[in-house]
Amino acid sequence: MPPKKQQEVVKVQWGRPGNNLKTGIVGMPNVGKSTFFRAITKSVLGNPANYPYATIDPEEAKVAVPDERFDWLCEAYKPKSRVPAFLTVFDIAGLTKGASTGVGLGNAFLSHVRAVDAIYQVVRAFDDAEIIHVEGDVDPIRDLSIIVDELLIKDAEFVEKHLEGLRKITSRGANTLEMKAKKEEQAIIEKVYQYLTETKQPIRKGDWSNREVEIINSLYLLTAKPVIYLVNMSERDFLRQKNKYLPKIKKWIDENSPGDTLIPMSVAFEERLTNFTEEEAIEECKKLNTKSMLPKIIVTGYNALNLINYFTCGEDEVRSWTIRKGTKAPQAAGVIHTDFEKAFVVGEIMHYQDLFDYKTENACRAAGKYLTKGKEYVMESGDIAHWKAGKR
Ligand SMILES: Nc1ncnc2c1ncn2[C@@H]1O[C@H](COP(=O)(O)OP(=O)(O)OP(=O)(O)O)[C@@H](O)[C@H]1O
Ligand SMILES: [Mg+2]
Repeated sequence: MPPKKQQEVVKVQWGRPGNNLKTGIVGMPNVGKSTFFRAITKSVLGNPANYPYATIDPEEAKVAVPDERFDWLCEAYKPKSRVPAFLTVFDIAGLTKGASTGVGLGNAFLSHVRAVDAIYQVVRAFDDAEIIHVEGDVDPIRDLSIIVDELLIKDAEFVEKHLEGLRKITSRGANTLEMKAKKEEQAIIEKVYQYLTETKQPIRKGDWSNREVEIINSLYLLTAKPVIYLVNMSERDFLRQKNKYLPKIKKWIDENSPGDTLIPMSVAFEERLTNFTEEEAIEECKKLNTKSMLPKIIVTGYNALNLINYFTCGEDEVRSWTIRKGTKAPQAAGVIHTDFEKAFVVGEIMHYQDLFDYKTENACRAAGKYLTKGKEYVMESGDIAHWKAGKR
């Protein structure tokens, strides 16, 4: 007998990001968060960040996500308007030990973390007696533990409250369908609570079924959010690519947050670069044989969420749209307008590589690379789409 074809199980993903992604900068007080925020939201090397409306308010700004394909498409179409993919970065106040119980800026801060899709965690790895550390000395491992503990305590507390509410409902006993669903939810959340309080690991590191991930997503837990660790070292350490804390930090992440990305960088260096014009900054990097880490940090923040882009291109506008991996054509069209999804007919699709190779739409057409795709088409990263919708 031929072997049974294995059915592919599509995993439900963490979180629920849409086209408007938000990352929050989290860390102990005075570790370089705001300086990093100012550097990343200003003009960034290789990143067309110089556009209006970048700053939403003093603590929140949109940054363009660098993408060579987008740049190439803009060159090819020469559109009147260019809209890259954006990442909204949010500068969050410092988190101290005891924040979960209201110490420092406490609970307000935690609700800011709840609102983001992913976390940039700035870890202080520079020695500088001038810059006060709230805990008295520089110790990145202690800082990493404090932050994850605070987030875990807050998650457990939140889940416990939610459980209390559920228990009240399910104890009423009626045997309706709705009650059955509530009981199922309760069973999953009991398991979540146990995991948080017993393993004391971020919720996203557990082994959860699709149904469980769906329920967990509905809770917006802090430890469900992917973390990108930004190890903030002195400019000198960054340039010589050596830092005494780095190996320990790597080890801590491997043990406590396996699979999460660590990016060594220097906030001080990035800040210094922002004082130059773009040409001067390139020159400075060349001279020092280094480069700004900001483009990589933006792209990594974006990729941590399992997202891809597709493009709409024309004389008027070249625009990048954000969708999750595995999104089908109608839902991808729905990101632009819900009517496109509801009245979806077909999508005319070119793969980026084909357009790049054949140079023009007409050449793509002639080569049979201008494809008509239906409702079941799964979007590929870089697709150029033209949607056709019917009347509703
Ligand atoms: N790599 C570095 N080397 C030396 N100094 C640094 C470095 N990174 C940041 N600093 C300095 O640390 C100080 C604190 O930075 P910043 O205000 O950005 O911290 P913060 O994390 O936003 O603090 P808070 O939690 O209070 O908002 C600033 O004086 C900044 O210049
Ligand atoms: Mg700050």
